[in-house]
Order: sequence, then C-alpha cells, then structure tokens
Amino acid sequence: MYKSYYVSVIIAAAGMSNRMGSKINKQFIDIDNKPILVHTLNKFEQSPYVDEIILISKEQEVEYCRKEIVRKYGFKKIKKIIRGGKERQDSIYNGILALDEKCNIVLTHDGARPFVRKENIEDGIKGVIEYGACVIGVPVKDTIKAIDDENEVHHTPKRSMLWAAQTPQCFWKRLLQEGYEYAIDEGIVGTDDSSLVEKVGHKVKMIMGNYDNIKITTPEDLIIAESLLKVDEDLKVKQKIFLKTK
Ligand SMILES: Nc1ccn([C@@H]2O[C@H](COP(=O)(O)OP(=O)(O)OP(=O)(O)O)[C@@H](O)[C@H]2O)c(=O)n1
Ligand SMILES: C[C@](O)(CO)[C@H](O)COP(=O)(O)O
Repeated sequence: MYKSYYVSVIIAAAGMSNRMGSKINKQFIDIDNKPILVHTLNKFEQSPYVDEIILISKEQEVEYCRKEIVRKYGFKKIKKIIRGGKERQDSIYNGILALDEKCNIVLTHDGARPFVRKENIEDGIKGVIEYGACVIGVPVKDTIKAIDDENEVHHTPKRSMLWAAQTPQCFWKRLLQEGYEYAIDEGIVGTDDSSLVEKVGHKVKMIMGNYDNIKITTPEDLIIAESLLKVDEDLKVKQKIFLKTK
C-alpha cells in the first residue's frame, strides 16, 4: 500500500533507567521470557510497512545489543545500532543523522513502549501521508493541574483539550529534521519529538492510540506489563477455542 514511501523507525533505548532504579537498562529486563526491547522491536520488524529500524543504544551497550538482541532474535530490519546522547532528544537526533538516504517517513518510538500495536504503526504512517506530522496519544482521564513554583495550583486546563502523547510520533523526514535543527540553533529541549516540530510552526495531528501503550518507567509498570501480556495470552487462547468450535 505504501510502496512509494521508505519508512524508517528510530527506536530510542539509550536512557539511564533512573526512575526504574534497576541495575540493568530497563529495556533488557525480561517480561514473558523476552527482554522488553525485543517485544518492542518485534512490532516494527513484523510490520510490512517498515523498511528499516535504527536502534539507539548506550555506547557501552552497543555490542550487547548486536549479539544479545539483534543476532539472538534474528532481527533483519535493524540496519544500524547507533550510540545515544545525554537526553532522549540527543539520541533521536543521532538516529536522524543515520537514516537511509531513501527514507522519507520517520517514526520515532521509545524502546520502553512494548505494547505498541500494528494499527498504531499503520495509523501513524497514514497520518504522515495525510497531515505531514502526527502523534499517537490518548485523552487524559485525570484532571490536570498546572502549578506554580510554590506548588500552588495556577490553573486547571480544560480536560477535554488534553491528550497524553505517546509514541510512535510520525513525520515526513524533512519536517522532523527541520524541527531538530531549529531546536539545536535555538537551544530548545523538548520531552518529545512533536514539540520540536510544533516550535517551527508545523501542525501536528493527534491520532487516537490505546491506553495500554504504556512507557515502562517505574517498577510498578513491570507489574502492569506482565498483566497486559497475560490478558493478551488469555485472548489468544479464547480466540483459538472460538476458531476450533466454529
Ligand atoms: N538519553 C536518552 C534518554 C532516553 N532514551 C530512551 O527514550 C525512551 C523514553 O525515556 P524514559 O522512559 O524516560 O527512559 P529513561 O531516560 O531511561 O528513564 P529515566 O528518565 O527514568 O532515567 C526510553 O526508551 C529511553 O531508553 C534514550 O534513548 N536516550
Ligand atoms: C516521548 C514520550 O514517550 C512521549 O510521552 C515522553 O515524552 C518521553 O519522556 P521521558 O522524559 O523520556 O520519559
């Protein structure tokens, strides 16, 4: 369907895992007997719309990723393993510099979001073709308060206008590059890729994702992750029983 496009995915896996407090990079922790990062990479490897994956890793983990992730699990679409930088933004920028010259659509994704669905990947690519830039996200469920330096509530934004941004975040390559170059020139640091593209003045469309596309950040997220996998397994068993009885 998208054969005239070359879709690259940058997977950021070079963080410090400070909030997880784990001795090893949180992305190497097993859930359902496989590292979190392997679950994430599988989703993109299996998408027929993805042409290449650029994996961003800490310098001292590049060899580990090559042997224990790429070779061991037989990933074919991972074309390069690139070292990350201090912030997520620096890591993604290193990935942008390493993209194949044929690339015209880029999806950025957190290695720590293993529950991305194939529909999110497809919706993201469609979103780029239609709008130029889009982010997968979900409407927030809590009431959000903006606070001041004294921790006093400054104001309460209207909840119906608030969405939580997830990844994948998806762009024409030239828009993403423009956003990142502008951020470097102006010294802007954002917590996601979209915010940099927004700063240049480009419109970014928000696309409905799923509440289970969590970013594994703190220890309790591991418990949630195991439960989500169990729900997945239960569903598969139910589907098999359903198909057998049909
Ligand atoms: N310099 C960095 C920082 C983050 N990431 C990646 O970006 C994703 C989202 O970041 P986050 O969940 O915040 O991971 P960490 O930075 O590792 O977490 P913490 O802030 O708790 O240290 C993760 O997959 C992480 O590995 C990265 O590639 N390079
Ligand atoms: C990109 C992101 O996952 C969107 O929710 C998020 O902003 C990453 O932030 P973090 O500070 O690296 O957790």
